[in-house]
Amino acid sequence: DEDRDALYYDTFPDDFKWSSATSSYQIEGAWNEDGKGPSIWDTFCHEGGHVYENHTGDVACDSYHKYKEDIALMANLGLKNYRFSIAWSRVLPTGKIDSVNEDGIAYYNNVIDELLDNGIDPMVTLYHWDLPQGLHDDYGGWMNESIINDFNDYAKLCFERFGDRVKFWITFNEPWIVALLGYESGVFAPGINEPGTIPYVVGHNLIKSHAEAWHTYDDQFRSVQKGVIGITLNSDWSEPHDRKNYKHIFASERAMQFSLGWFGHPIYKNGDYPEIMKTKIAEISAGQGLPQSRLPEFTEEEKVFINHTGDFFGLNHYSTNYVVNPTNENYELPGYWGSDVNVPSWKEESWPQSASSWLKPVPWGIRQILVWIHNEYDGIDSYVTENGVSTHDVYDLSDEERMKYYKSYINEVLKAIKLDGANCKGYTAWSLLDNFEWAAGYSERFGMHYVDFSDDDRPREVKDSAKLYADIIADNGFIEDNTSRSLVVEGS
Ligand SMILES: O=S(=O)(O)CCCN1CCN(CCO[C@@H]2O[C@H](CO)[C@@H](O)[C@H](O)[C@H]2O)CC1
Repeated sequence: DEDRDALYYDTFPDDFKWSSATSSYQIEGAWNEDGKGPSIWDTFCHEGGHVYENHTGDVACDSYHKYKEDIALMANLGLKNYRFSIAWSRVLPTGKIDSVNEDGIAYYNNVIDELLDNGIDPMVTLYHWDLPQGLHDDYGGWMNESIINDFNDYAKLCFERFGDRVKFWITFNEPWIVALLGYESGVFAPGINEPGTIPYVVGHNLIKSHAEAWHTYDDQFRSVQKGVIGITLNSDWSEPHDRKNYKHIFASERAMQFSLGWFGHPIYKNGDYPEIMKTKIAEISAGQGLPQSRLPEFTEEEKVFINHTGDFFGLNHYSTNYVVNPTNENYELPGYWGSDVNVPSWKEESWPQSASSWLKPVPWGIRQILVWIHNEYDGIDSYVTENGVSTHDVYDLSDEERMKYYKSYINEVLKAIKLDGANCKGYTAWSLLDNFEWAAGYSERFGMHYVDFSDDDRPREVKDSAKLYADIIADNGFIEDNTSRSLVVEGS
């Protein structure tokens, strides 16, 4: 395996998009300023009992007021792109199109204009988990297909007001997480714990909402605005424990179909769920004596409407798991994907541990998953829209682990492109700033810039990983060991 991790010296394609990412609830703060309405994460945090030490995003990084400072940090890195999300309830406080908040619109116009003034192209995510509370209260939010129309109205407003300058749109960030952590386990807002059926209803409405917004852009805006619109899906890589054991290989494929395929198959392959999902869930549902499968079905018209509604494939990836087939393996490992597939998986003891229990760095995993996407979805343009690692909440600007993570993962992306032919067009480091890490609050830091959350001014400081990332961008890859140079910069 050691040569698997050897550093590969080469450069990325000339037009490769180097980016960094944040999201509205995690950095903005100003949770109720200038007319913004509450989101389900405002409610979830204020309820108490869901987030580490009841931390909230009330202030977060205060980027609502400090966005110019953030953009100056990006310019220092030589970033050409920046991925951020729009808070739906900042521009539509009730979530409904009749509640436009011009102060909210103005904030995002200011951010976009400041980015362009600094030669940085915006990559905008329409939904990064902060649903307007009003839509949840009105009709259950993502659980109700009424949301399809409201999301389309919101997307259309964003295309109208920002689309003259925003040319790269992402409808949803990680629908898998929205459905499973928000509605199956309930560890995320809106905290609904209904395994089995509700998560699939939520996924169904997310897919139909995505397709509706894609067609709105395609029909009414693309010819004039000439942008691209896709979706960002997340997954660990599921590595067969024994690559010579077909049962392990089958288990790996099944796990990938239930994670990336759940949303990737309808949007990029044929407008419908993967066969293994339909078969497996129908089989288990019948075994549970249910009159029909817990997985909703698309009509033939819906399949045509949904198919090929992604101009690119956005991938968020952080870590890897070994998997084995659950039958006749005496592994006492917890199911990886909830009750429906029960593909036992685990992370090796020998792999290093980050500050997040679910995240153990395994660089070669990103190469595998990029190749899987390339093969599964016919060479579609892919972008890594998030990749990064957490450290504990301690003051440390010489973040060696993060430097090692970025150097090795970015190098594996280079191998996927140059050695395996994967059609990856960009890489996005999560995150520009230490920020609100959802249920972990501020206890886990993912930033290339340190934010002091105990100081009302939320000062930012550059970490060594930011300098390394700047060097990799400047070289557009690896022409020498960037790490050594970055540390020299620190000392010089
Ligand atoms: O173990 S628990 O079930 O109690 C909590 C699981 C936490 N999940 C793990 C998977 N992660 C996917 C990536 O999530 C992404 O990555 C970043 C880091 O998490 C987030 O900050 C970004 O907003 C998100 O897009 C989302 C958070």
